[in-house]
Amino acid sequence: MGTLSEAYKDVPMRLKHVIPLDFESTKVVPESHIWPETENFPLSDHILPSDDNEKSKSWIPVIDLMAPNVVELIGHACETWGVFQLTNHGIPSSLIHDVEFQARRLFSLPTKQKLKVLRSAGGATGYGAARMAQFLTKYLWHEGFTIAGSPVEHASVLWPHDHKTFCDVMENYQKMMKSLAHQLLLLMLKWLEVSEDELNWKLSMSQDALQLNSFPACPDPKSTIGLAPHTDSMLMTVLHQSHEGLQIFRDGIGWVTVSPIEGALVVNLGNLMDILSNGKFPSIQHRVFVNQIRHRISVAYFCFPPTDSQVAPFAKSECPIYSSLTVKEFLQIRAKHMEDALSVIRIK
Ligand SMILES: C=C1C[C@]23C[C@H]1CC[C@H]2[C@@]12CCC[C@@](C)(C(=O)O1)[C@H]2[C@@H]3C(=O)O
Ligand SMILES: O=C(O)CCC(=O)C(=O)O
Ligand SMILES: [Fe+2]
Repeated sequence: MGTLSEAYKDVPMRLKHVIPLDFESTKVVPESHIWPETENFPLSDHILPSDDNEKSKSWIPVIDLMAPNVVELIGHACETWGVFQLTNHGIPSSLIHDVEFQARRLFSLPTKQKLKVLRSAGGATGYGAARMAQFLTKYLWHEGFTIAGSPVEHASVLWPHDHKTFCDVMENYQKMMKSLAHQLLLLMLKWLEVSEDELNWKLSMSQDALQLNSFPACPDPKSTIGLAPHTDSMLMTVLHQSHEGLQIFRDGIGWVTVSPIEGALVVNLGNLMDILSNGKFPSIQHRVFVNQIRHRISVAYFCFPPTDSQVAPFAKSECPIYSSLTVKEFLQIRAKHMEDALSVIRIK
């Protein structure tokens, strides 16, 4: 069965793009991390949390997974927003707390230690900068740790005598997230009036990856960015954010802050769902800003079909706007074209 590592090994990054800044010893934002205001995301157009907190909270849909009309609520949010906050999702808050705690524990290790599990240039898992970093002219105020399957290999290098807690927490979280992601996918399919049989892979075969994101407190947050504007490539992302920082782009409005709601998870759609739904559920552009005081952590769960399976707009799409290809082919197109990947496979 196709895995993430198989998909990425043919499209290696340059190692200098994998190694994050040594944030621990950085007191001033270096030139390499200063983003010009005129780049494609002028920081001045932030809808700042301070003046827009309440407003942005009420804009982005908040959905109770147990609501009787949940199919309609999710379907509508996916069509019009591509993102929503989910409450009553059944993931215990103690588990979310433990995952965040273990992520902080990992990122607090000395740089030297973290570099022992540096993601290799053609690798999918381990410590390093985001894959998108290779497309940017400036660097990101961010470091990540990617897990696909068991994290034991890397965790036992980080904590030779004490990796069990980390592994147990991450594996437990992955298991619970998988079942939540299946529920959400089924609800989305229902709204699209597509049966599970129409997928040429079984939901139970779906793959996943867990991305621990760290955004250290920054001496000059306005001059840099945590994650530059991007869409996610997979079907769907389920995210826990420890503090404010995530923003989504809304046509006609601009960047809207997704204010964390205690106990809620953020769900956003990715490129593969855009393809399957024939553009009905568009993937949403988002970015992350950093702050001066807090070390922000986020945990993103990504799910996707086995990388050797075929994805194409559902059969009932009268006029398919995307051509059919394997997940692996799509990820490799993304690795070359990043945000233009969907337009590359668009049928003219
Ligand atoms: C499972 C995934 C999803 C990845 C690649 C791989 C592991 C890391 C994920 C991210 C996380 C940060 C943004 C992004 C754009 C990035 O650069 O790395 C994501 C990317 C994608 O959605 O393509
Ligand atoms: O940190 C966040 O809020 C978002 C992270 C993100 O966009 C990602 O991991 O793809
Ligand atoms: Fe993202």
